[in-house]
Amino acid sequence: MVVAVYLICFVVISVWLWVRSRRLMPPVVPGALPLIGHMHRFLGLESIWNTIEETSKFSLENGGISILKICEHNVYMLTDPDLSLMAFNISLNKMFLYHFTKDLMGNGLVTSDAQTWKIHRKLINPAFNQQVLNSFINEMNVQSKWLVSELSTKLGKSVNVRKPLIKFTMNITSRISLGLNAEDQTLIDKDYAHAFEVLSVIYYERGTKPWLHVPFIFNRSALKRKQDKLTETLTNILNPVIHKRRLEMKMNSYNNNENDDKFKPLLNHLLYLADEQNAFSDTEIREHLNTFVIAAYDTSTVSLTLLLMMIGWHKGVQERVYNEIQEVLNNEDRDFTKNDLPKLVYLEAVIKETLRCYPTIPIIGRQVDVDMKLGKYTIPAGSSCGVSLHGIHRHPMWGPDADQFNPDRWLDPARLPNLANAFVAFGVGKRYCIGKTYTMMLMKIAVGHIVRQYHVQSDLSRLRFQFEGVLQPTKGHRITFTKRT
Ligand code: HEM
Repeated sequence: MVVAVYLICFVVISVWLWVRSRRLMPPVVPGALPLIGHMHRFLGLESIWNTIEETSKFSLENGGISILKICEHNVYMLTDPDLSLMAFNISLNKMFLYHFTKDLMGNGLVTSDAQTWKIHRKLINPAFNQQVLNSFINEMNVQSKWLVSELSTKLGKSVNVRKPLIKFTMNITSRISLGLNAEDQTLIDKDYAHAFEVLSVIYYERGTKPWLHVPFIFNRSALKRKQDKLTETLTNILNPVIHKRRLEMKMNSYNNNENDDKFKPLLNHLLYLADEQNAFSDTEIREHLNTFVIAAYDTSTVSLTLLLMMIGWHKGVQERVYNEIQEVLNNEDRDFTKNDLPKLVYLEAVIKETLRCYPTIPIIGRQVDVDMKLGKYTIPAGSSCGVSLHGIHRHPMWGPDADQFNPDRWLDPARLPNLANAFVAFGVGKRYCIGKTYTMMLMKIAVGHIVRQYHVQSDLSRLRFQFEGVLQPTKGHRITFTKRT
């Protein structure tokens, strides 16, 4: 009798604990299969993007948190802005998928572990202060005018702008990171840009093929051999550049005053820290430089494409952008200066609204190192945590027109959510984008030069995407430029 009572109590308590643990788990996104979880929904580039969109929607409808299963591994997907900020300020280590780029980016800011990141970010922050960024404005004007002249060969035709935009962002990124000159252009156009383009494809391919996640298999694959060769190509390009610059800087006694207006590429800043403060090894300098390029060129290319798509479709918006530019420049045919940029208030609203509707990096991830209490749930150590930036930008806090493109919302504080972390196109929490201000300046200058010269026309209704780490337009992103009279 006593045994029977014990048994009943044991069963009742076990069932209660099981039900309780189930109840305290966030809901699992529908469609998970035994063993593989949601992996079957990651086959094919377009279906990954569809899965991200559906997961974001599901998470928004279920209190801002849900579970996506990569095989047996739980990824907690967040779309609540406060929970996201809390989670990403606690978990500073990146999710395992980022580690696939470690061979190239090592201790660079995107992939470094939390400890190293804290030290390096503090050291590198001054290289992105406003004074330094202002010294890049001349180069931004030069490269934007190159882009305008490149587009002049395609007037009246419906063009895929990816090729000229990639060249534009690669030129400007290599100029500001390495300080390469016009005579190095062939090197940038051919080997340097090509290596980054192909490496990005390799990382993505590995990420989407679960068997290649296993180091034993990947390290023996043709893909790994290709990756090693391209990484070596980049090392062979960078080493002589670093060596030459070090000699030049030694001759000038490492003048690294951030408070003068002289153009100083990021490499100079890194070399100063390496040689005068013993902060970085040469390998780490290369890793930081590679990181800036990887983090900058595709994000900027896609953002500019989408910005042109938006103003090409919304003609009224384009004319307001044009009028604002003409007013700020006093109708003069001149370059943009540091004083002009803060006055381009409407253009800034258009850029932000484009990034809100289409955050170029729609999803980011962290590794959970300690049990983390998020609202009513506890996220266990050892799992992963993702934030859907796309989801946060569709949150009801943006109002009933959250799905609409409406730059005017940025001009009226009363129409914006009352939360600092509502707009997250540049990331969430401490590890937000270091290139945020730089890229906003670049987009203003590039689009400013284009809109002054050309009418832009696009067809947004045909726009389609796939997910390649960034949100990549695949269809309907052709744009027509015609000369303004
Ligand atoms: C429109 C363009 C851009 C967008 C939308 C963008 C977006 C982002 C996002 C969402 C993150 C956070 C990633 C994460 O949490 O895992 C990030 C990080 C980062 N971005 Fe950007 N980015 C852009 C342009 C740039 C540019 C131009 C640079 C370099 C000059 C850059 C350098 C970086 C770096 C180094 C990080 C890592 C920061 C850290 O962990 O300390 N980004 N970016």
